[in-house]
Amino acid sequence: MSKVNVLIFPYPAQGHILPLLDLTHHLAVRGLAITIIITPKNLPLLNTLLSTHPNTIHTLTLPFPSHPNIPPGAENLREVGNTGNYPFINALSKLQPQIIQWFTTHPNPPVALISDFFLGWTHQLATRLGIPRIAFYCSGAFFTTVITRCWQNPQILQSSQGVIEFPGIPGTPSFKREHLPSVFLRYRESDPESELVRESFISNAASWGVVFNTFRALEGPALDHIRAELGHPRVFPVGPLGYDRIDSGSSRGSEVLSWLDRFQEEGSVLYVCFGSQKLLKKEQMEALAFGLERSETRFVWVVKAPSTPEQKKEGYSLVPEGFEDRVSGRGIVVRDWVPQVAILGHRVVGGFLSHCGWNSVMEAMVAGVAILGWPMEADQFLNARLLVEDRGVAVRVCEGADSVPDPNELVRVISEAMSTGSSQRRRAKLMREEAVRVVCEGGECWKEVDELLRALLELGVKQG
Ligand SMILES: O=c1ccn([C@@H]2O[C@H](COP(=O)(O)OP(=O)(O)O[C@H]3O[C@H](CO)[C@@H](O)[C@H](O)[C@H]3O)[C@@H](O)[C@H]2O)c(=O)[nH]1
Repeated sequence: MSKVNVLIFPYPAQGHILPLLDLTHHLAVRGLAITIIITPKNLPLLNTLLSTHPNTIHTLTLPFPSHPNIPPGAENLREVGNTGNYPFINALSKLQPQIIQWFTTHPNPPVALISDFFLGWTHQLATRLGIPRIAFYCSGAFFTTVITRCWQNPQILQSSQGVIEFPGIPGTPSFKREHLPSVFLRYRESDPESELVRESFISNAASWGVVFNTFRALEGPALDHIRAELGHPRVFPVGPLGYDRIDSGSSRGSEVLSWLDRFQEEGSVLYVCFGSQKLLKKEQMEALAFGLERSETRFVWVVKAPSTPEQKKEGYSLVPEGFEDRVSGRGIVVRDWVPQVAILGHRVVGGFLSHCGWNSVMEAMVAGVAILGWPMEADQFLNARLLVEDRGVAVRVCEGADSVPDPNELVRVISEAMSTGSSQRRRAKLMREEAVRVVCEGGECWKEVDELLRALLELGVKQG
């Protein structure tokens, strides 16, 4: 008898692909056959996964559809930044005919489609294929409750005076207009590309099931709210994902780990990284360098290389001259992709200066490090509210993609948050205990993946 086959469709941005591949690995380990839809330039991201599961995971590699606002050759959001989301979502929706063609001629077609929540249009695709679609949320449940409300009622932007309230959502949160998810703020009524994006996000709620990279101890109320709103029990919080990532990163990364090995004092190093795609402007780099230097804390600072000539010209990612020499021995700047999960898990790392991207948040929770948050865009302001106000595991150091932190204030916050008795470090350690319980063998996230597997196998029996 053929194995039950499931189709997986990740959204081509690092922060989206990585956790969905983590989940794919967990499903493959449990014996599912899997086909991943991917475009050629993103294929190398699957190398480790494909070599780990050579007989169970296959790919459906399709050319990236051209789009007037996507530079030729760009296939990953990292190459264009978050403004590329609308063109990417629209361009990828053009893949439907090829997917249908592949599916209808497959000897053992998939019994379900698991796709990223940025690909909500795949709900209609799955309906045409006659299979259920499961939406994969690589962002948090609290964020999802807010963005769902935004898409259902985009008029909130017109009617509000700068601060927008969300009654009925646990905690009755309110946010400044500019702190709402940037993908929503870019919406323009009647613009065809915007309308496709809106319908796509709205379709997520109609999907057969939803999977979240989160866990109850962190987001119980938001998960309960979502379950009640959806009106069915197929809500699977399989997070925190990433703790056992099978791709350990580059060799330069292991140099960082060796550098960390030189220190003894537990929790004394601050790790600084703003996710996979965010670059800092010259003035922001200067303020941050000042803060790191004067706080006298140990640190690892990951600096992403500028991807366009304009960014280079404008001094993006430029580390101030002489800085590296002055901090030598207690801080390093790394200009490469690093194994973040391993770094956060190193015993000498105690703090994480982060943009509050959701994967970074999940990884920090498992590592038990305090977050020094600088939310910039997307879901990050909402994530920061959850972490700072609701959970107390983080402190804000700055807010906004264009803001320049006050250098002296930065020195104060870094020194305070990194001190041994800081409340953020204490609470982060408590959250770690919860997170570790969830991820250890037999813990809640194992049970949730098992539940998801059971649901998929049942679909296989029904359709088989
Ligand atoms: O050198 C690096 C840099 C990053 N990472 C990993 O890359 C991921 C980054 O993800 P995240 O922290 O979520 O940041 P972004 O890449 O910015 O993610 C985008 O996608 C996320 C999920 O939707 C959103 O929460 C963010 O706001 C959005 O910017 C994490 O797993 C990191 O461990 C590395 O392993 N090495």
